[in-house]
This record gives sequence, C-alpha cells and structure tokens, in this order.
Amino acid sequence: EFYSSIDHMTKLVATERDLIQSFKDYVTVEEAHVAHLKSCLQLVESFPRDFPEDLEKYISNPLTAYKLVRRLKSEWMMVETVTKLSPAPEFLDSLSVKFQQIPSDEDLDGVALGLVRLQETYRLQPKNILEGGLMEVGNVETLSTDEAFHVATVAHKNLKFHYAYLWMLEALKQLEEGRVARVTKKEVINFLAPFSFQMGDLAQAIYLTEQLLKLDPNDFNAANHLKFYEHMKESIQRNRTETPASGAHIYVPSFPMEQQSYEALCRGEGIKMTPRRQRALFCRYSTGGRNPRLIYAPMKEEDEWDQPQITRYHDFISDKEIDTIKQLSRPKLARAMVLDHITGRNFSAEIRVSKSTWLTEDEDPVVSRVNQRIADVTGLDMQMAEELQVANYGIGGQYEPHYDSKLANDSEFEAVGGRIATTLIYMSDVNMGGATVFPTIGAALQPEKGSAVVWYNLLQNGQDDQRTLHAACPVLVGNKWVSNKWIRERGQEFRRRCALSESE
Ligand SMILES: O=C(O)CCC(=O)C(=O)O
Ligand SMILES: [Fe+2]
Repeated sequence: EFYSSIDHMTKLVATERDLIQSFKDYVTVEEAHVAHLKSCLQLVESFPRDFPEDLEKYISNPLTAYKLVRRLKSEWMMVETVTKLSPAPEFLDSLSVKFQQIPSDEDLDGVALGLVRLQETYRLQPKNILEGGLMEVGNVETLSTDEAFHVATVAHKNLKFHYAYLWMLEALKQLEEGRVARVTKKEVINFLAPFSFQMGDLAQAIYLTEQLLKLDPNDFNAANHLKFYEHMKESIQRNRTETPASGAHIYVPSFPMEQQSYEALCRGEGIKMTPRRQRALFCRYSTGGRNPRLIYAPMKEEDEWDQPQITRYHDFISDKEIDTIKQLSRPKLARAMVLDHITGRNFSAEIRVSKSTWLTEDEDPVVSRVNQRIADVTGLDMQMAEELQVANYGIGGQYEPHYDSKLANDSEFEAVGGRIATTLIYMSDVNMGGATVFPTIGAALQPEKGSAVVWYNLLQNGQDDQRTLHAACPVLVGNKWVSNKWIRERGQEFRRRCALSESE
C-alpha cells in the first residue's frame, strides 16, 4: 500500500503524469480511427439510395448486379473490418498495466483516516484544515464536497464520530452554497439527520428530517423518523428530568492518561521541564572520552533531558550520508510491523504507520561509518547491536507510545539481551508534527535533520526504565525519515557498569 510512506506517495505523482500522457496518446489514436470511420461513412452514403419501383428490372442490368454484389463484398466488408477494429490494442494493454499502479480502496481510506487521525491529535476542525491550517508549505489545497463526504464516511466507519459529524456538516454546508458534487443533498441529509440525533442534537435531527421531507414528501422513512423525534422532543419537554434518549448512542472514547498526554505533547503542550532543571542542561563538545576518532572532530553534544538522560548530537550525519542511506532503503521499504506479545507474531497496525527496512554494513561503507559513529558517541559495544533500521513516515505516519526494550518472545533475547540503548537519527526536518515524545516524563524532541538522540532503555540494574515510554507523533506536513540503532545488553558489561543500588 502507498499511504504509509510519503516516499511511495511521490511515485503516484509520476504515475498520474504518465496516465495523462498515455490517455492523451490513446485519444489521438481514437480520433484518427473516428476520422477513418467517417470517411467510410462518406463512401457508403454516396451509394445509390433511390431505387426504381421495378427492382427486378433494375437488377437485371448486369452492370447494376455487378455493382451491388461488389459493394456488398468489398465496401461493406471493409466497413465491417473497420468498425470491428480495436484502434489501439497496445495502448489499451499498456493502460491496463498502468492501472495496476493505481492505489487500492484501502489506500484511499488510509489517507482519509490519516487526515482524521491528524485532526484528533492536533485538535483540528475541518475549518482549520480548509482555511489555511496546513498551508505553511505553500500549497493551497481544499477539499471538494465529495471529498468531505468521503472523509466523513471513513471517519464514521472507524468510529471517529466527532470528526465524521464535522465533515458531514461541511459537505452539507458546501451543497447549500450551491457547489456541484456527485453526492446529493438527500444522501448527505439521510446520513446526517439520524447522526445528529445520535450526537445528541435533537433540534438539528428534526430540522434536517423536515428538509428531507421537503425534498421528497413521499419519503416514508423520513416521515417515521420525524414522528419519533417529535415524540422525543415532547417527552423531554414534558418531563425535563427524564434523561433524553438522544445522546445515548454517543461514543465517548476514553483515552488512558498516557494517550492524552501523548497527544498533548505532540501539540507542544504539557512539556514538563522546569526552568530550574532547564538551566542545568548543557551543550558541549564531546570526544567520547578521548576517543581518537573524535579528538580532532568532537561531537556537538546537547542535554535534551535530565531524568532520564536523553542526549542529542548535532551534525551527527551529513546530508550526503543521509542521501545514500535513503537511496539504499527506497527499494526495500515495506510497511513496518509491530510485535504481538501474546502470539509472538508481527503484524501491521494503525499504531505504527510507516515504512521501514534494515541496512547491513556490506551494502555500503556509509552504513559501517554510521554504525562506527554510534559506537564512538555512546561508547557501547556494537557487536550485538541490531542492524541499522531506516523508517519513512507517510501521511499521518506515527508510532504510538511504546517501549523499545519490550521484546517478549524474542529468540535473540537470551543470547544478546534487551535493547539497552536507542540511537535515533533524524534524517529530515519535519514541517509540522512528527516530534518524538515521552509521555511519562513530559519530554518532546523535535526532528532536526542530521542530529541523533540517544537514551538508555534499561536501568543500570538491567530492568526496563519505565520513563522511556515514547512515541512518534503523527506527521502533519512533511516527510519524516529516521534511522534507529538498537544496542543490546550483552557485551556492555565493561562499558556500562551495573548499579550498586536496585533502582538506578
Ligand atoms: O520516529 C520516531 O520519532 C521514533 C521512532 C521509534 O520510537 C521507533 O521506531 O521505535
Ligand atoms: Fe521506539
């Protein structure tokens, strides 16, 4: 599928351009064909049409007989051939091959759902989206009535009722303004009227159902619904204490605290760093403990967080190295999987929407160079580290809160231990959204192209550090590329010493 990676989506632009050209070529050939048909028509129209009463006499002229038979045998046979001729079979064939590159229904719903997910996280109304919220990148887009209707139905199918409602209202508003659309007012109101009731807006349900009856006075369903709504209204007015049945169906999603905190952090709210603690965060040049490779080119090291320590290395990787890594990954990118702790199987899920792949050192010297640099700045042993993972996030691309260290059922676990540390390399800036956030501690890291952040997932006593729960916020505008390097416990015994106390 396309929607989970912007990189793959860009290919669709080429696909569309290609389709336009092919279709144009095809129409040219069809036009030539029609011109040919017209000339045939002209020819047959010149045939005699006024025959004398006495056909027998007429046909007994051998020249006439000859001409008639010849016409039927030759000209009409030609017409038969020409009309049966498929003018451009090769074009039709190539077109059907190209159609295979057209996104699936799943893709279409995926991008719509991505949009709704962004709305949820960043609290965006349709208005914010249509009137410039996303225009920073300089391309002004808006949604047509049919598109608004589609987004609404996808949101509804995915139980995102709040946004389904708002987009459906937007579609209706556009129709009332007289916009031309394939969807009709009746279809929209048919959806919206009972939906208004479910959303707790009885007055609107009544108003809309009346509109339906105006459009079609014989609408039996609408008449019945209206009776029911009127009855509800009366009973509410009669007995104000009676809880209105409207609203009974409202789906109120209850997010666990962590989820709320995650979304707030993504919006740039709720960052828990006191000024006092902030003053204790520093920037310095690091030689990785007099590492010979860093002595002459020390790393720009910055404290991002204190408890637990999260460190950022600026200019960790060059633009050229990034280009190479992207180039190596592009053909291999596939939808990222998550591990099911119960079955031990990998599966694709909305909680992780991105495409990823792994790069080995034999693929290019850049991979070993980057791995070496990770070893140099962390001072950890790379023998048991996982290969370099590269990920590209698509529209609404995200990774919901998780622990990198959680690797139940990992067969390697016994041999090489848990993921003691994570190095996350940002290979792009992101225009809007896409931060890496830590909901438990209230930290948010902005992607900065070329920088890398490092943290320990395990405490010094080897247990999971619960504070390292983290997430990749949905990308709102932009194309996010990252690389992950997970370093395993085994081999670090002499690099990172065990703690003396239980909880360090
Ligand atoms: O992309 C990010 O910001 C974080 C990615 C992440 O946490 C992961 O892939 O495990
Ligand atoms: Fe992670």
